[in-house]
Amino acid sequence: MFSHEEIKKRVAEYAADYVEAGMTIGIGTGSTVYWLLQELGKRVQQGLHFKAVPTSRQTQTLATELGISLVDLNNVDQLVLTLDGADEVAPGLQLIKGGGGALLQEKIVAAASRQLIILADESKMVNVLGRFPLPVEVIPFGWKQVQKKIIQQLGCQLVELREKNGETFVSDHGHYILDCHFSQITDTPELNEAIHNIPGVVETGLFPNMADIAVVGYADGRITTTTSTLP
Ligand SMILES: O=C[C@H](O)[C@H](O)[C@H](O)COP(=O)(O)O
Repeated sequence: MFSHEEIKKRVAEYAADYVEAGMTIGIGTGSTVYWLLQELGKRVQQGLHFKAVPTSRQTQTLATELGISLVDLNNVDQLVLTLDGADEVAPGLQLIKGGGGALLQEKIVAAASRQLIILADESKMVNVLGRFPLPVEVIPFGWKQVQKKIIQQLGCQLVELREKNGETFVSDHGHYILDCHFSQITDTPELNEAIHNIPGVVETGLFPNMADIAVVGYADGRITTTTSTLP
């Protein structure tokens, strides 16, 4: 049986095969993407040439250290694909992302990509989204108003301001994150839109109908690929 970390590494090595010479791709954020960057760094050393748009400062720093060529999204028309992790993957490849706080840049990069390929281990696969609290990125000014509206208007049980090391977590773009405990999210596009309608919300960690492929690793060594059923 493979450990949690070994599964992530194996999924990343498998998914690295999607990256071909000459491509310009998006690279996500997180502990699964860490292994992807390690693998892509090795392939760069072996002569693979490609360019990447990072989805966070963390990915930008690590990719640079590993010799991966980075490019500004403003100098790219469209990305061939983006490889990223997720916190939850539900049927139809509906996603919750943002556990690491990178949801805003991740969503911009995903939206600029022809394909979004998600790397996950089996623990991320759920029947219904919501066990993982939904991250919502907000403007710091008046954030408690947004918190109140998510509870009162959208029926969320608990909305917590994210903290890190005892201090309020601040995203790469200077925003706060509200972790929203909805318990069950069955209407992903509708909830995404309803949250967006609250003034002060910058982005949500719901990725409705955005993922095309999920590469999923299991403790017994299997790796499966699931495609979205959407056209
Ligand atoms: O903000 C973080 C991202 O959305 C990550 O892709 C997500 O949290 C999954 O990360 P990990 O691979 O570390 O579980």
